[in-house]
Amino acid sequence: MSEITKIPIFVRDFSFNVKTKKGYKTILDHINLSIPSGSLVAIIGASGAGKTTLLNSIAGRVSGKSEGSILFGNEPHSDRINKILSYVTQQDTMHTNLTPRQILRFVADLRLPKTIKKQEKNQIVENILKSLQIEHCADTIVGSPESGIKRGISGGEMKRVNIGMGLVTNPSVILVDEPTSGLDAQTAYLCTTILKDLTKDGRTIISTIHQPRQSIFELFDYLVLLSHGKLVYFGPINEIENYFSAIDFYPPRNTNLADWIIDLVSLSEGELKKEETINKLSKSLSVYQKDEIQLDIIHDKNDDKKDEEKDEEKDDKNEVDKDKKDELEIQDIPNDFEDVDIPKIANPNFIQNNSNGIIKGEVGTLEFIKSLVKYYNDSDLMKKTLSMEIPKEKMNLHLEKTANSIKKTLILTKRGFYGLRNQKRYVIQRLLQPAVLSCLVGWVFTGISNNQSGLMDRMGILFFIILSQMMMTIIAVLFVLPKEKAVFLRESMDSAYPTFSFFLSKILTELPFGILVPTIFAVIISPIAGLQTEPKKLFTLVAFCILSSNTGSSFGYMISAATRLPEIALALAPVMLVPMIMFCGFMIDLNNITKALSWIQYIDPIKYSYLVVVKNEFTGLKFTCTQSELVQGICPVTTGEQFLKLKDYYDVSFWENALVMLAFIFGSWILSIYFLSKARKREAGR
Ligand SMILES: Nc1ncnc2c1ncn2[C@@H]1O[C@H](COP(=O)(O)OP(=O)(O)OP(=O)(O)O)[C@@H](O)[C@H]1O
Repeated sequence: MSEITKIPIFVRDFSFNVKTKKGYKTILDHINLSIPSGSLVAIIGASGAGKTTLLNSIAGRVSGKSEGSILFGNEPHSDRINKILSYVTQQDTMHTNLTPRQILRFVADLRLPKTIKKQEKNQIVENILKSLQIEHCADTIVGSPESGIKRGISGGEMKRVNIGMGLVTNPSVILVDEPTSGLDAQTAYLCTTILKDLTKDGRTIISTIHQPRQSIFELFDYLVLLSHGKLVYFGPINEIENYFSAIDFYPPRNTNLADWIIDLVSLSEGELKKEETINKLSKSLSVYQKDEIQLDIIHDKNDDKKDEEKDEEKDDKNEVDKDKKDELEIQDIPNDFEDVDIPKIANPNFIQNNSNGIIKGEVGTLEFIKSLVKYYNDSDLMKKTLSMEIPKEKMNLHLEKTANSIKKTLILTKRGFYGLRNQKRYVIQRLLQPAVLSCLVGWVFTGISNNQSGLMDRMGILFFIILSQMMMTIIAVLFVLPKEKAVFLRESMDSAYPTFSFFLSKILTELPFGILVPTIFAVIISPIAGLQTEPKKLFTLVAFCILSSNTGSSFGYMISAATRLPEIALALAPVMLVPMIMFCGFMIDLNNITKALSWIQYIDPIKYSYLVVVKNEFTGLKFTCTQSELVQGICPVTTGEQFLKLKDYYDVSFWENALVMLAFIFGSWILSIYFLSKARKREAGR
């Protein structure tokens, strides 16, 4: 493997805004960081401070309005940078039906340069397993009880596999979102030690972290402390105490330093309530929105720089605001505005001497936080940050080509089959399902008669056969694809493979089911129910069952790809299926459908399969009548052909309908790829 390229990261005057109904909201406000290569950096702050947004901004995974710059060495984020950067998400998104060793080996096959030999790739994986201390569970299936896969490895081990997936490419920069969330203290410490070790050969690692223990906090080199999107501190961890003691804040003995500073820069409950009420007030009094009353003081951008000028202006403005507030009282002022209670600070952690008068306001108030931000902006730490020189020369990133798209499709297909091999029970269930269902249904229809009532019975069973093929696969896909889609989105953020490789591999992995399930169903049900079983008839029935089954799975893919939530996908499936059932020709005669809705039958795949299997079954059959079925002494239908002509199905063509079914399948594949690409772009924030 090539050596690590040491990459420092520079964030310069970076602001990030998102569009909301009320206009742009500032999430990050003029952030400046200079992170030397080989450092482990913690981003901390209260909930909503902007930690994840900052991490995502560095990863180039945000969509919104940004100003300023984020540089890796001297380059902004690009596909080239993405190849040496790894993002470890908070969710442990991986194939839970594989073992850690299999997961890492497939990542290696997909993402490592094609010049690296198989043996060397395996060795890289073994080294990662060893360094992450997960060798003991390397061959245990990860597991996911909620997906019906028996629980395998523990949460902490899963977290390490997640980190390991990000390490395979030997990245120079690793961004980690909450690596310790949900872990016990010991495992959290172990995970952070692993990250610390990874910085030793020059990697730069930036991690958001939630309430770290003191021992974990001390492992970090630098701290980024955020409060309401503003930078309150960026500097070495070991200078924090000195920094705050200079403004008369001392952490009490035996206090967790991280908790203490987060509390220090958080708004008190009263302030939060005030903010909430002010928002309510401004909303209900839209009459003043045009006047741009500065009620939203949190996101007032310019205050820090122009504090002095503002003091004068403030008096004037207060007058204006007072007038306006007086007017507001005539309007519908929320009752609770006057009840807002801003508690006095009674937290013994923040006994505020403040003798030098630098910091204004009481802890927990906006004034206090603004004052801290201003103090930091004027500090030596900030000067040091800004003085760190951005390298002039372009970095040599040792980028080598990975396997081509076809090879990647095959690797992904192989991964799919490994997953199935690890889930034997699931495979057996899927193959048993058509066998059991066909026996049961066949049994209900056993001994279908050849008299006039047998005509409708035959129509009924043929309708059920086609419908069940579509439904079985739609449902199977809707359960499986969302989980795989999550892995796809994660891997595509890492540019691991193109969208069509993923999709094609899914089709190939599902194909054996798409052939076996309908074949088992048709072959078992035909003799039991008394349908025609000559080879040609059976072949036609099997062929259209296969086409229906694959149309079902293609629709399932399309719905899953187009929707963000599996629940929505599951709710959409019946919405699609019901019109298909209605207009296929079984429920209502196709000639009797009202004109305005008649067009639906032409986009109904069930119809195209159903008509062919009806023609296939009825051709060559002779029908009789019981005494009660005779009409004026005549038996109305005596041959299958007569019935087909009566129904207008006689001219139905096997090949034409097969081609239409194939068009449905390919059409939904194309749409699925389109929707997946869109989801991928959305995820990338582009
Ligand atoms: N796309 C968006 N639209 C509107 N508001 C957003 C958007 N993204 C983030 N925010 C808001 O920006 C703020 C910062 O969000 P972010 O997720 O970065 O916070 P965080 O510090 O990571 O919080 P937590 O610790 O709770 O995960 C929050 O108030 C959040 O609601």
